[in-house]
Amino acid sequence: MKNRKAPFLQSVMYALAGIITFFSKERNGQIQLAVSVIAIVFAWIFSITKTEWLIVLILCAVVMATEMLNTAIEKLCDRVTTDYDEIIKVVKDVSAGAVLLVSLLAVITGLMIFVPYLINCFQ
Ligand SMILES: Nc1ncnc2c1ncn2[C@@H]1O[C@H](COP(=O)(O)OP(=O)(O)OP(=O)(O)O)[C@@H](O)[C@H]1O
Repeated sequence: MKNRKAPFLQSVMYALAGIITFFSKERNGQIQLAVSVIAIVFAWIFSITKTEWLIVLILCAVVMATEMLNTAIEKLCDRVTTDYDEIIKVVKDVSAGAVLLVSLLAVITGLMIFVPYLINCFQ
């Protein structure tokens, strides 16, 4: 088998190409990027604390990274077969479940951080 090991910088370029492909071609990626940008704008407007910034940024990255992995897994599954397959169903469902789990965590945490600032705004 041909050795395809890339040097470190080359590997970083491949990874960057993956990020660009995800955000330019995948609708879910574009939606999550837009939601993350909105969260960051609100975080800046409300001058949230350093700890809250860390939580917001980590959750944005975790949600997007999980969706990227889910997209990669879906594409690989579709390359294996597009016919109905019980294992493919489990793989895709578990992968989508991971996205749902971190997304729910992000929504709940986001509400816990931003709602008090919003309430303060209207008082
Ligand atoms: N080849 C297959 N065999 C069995 N079940 C499948 C197969 N392809 C898809 N499914 C089922 O359909 C669901 C949706 O699959 P799909 O690939 O359309 O993902 P999606 O979450 O809708 O993707 P997208 O990111 O495009 O919105 C899967 O979670 C799985 O339950």
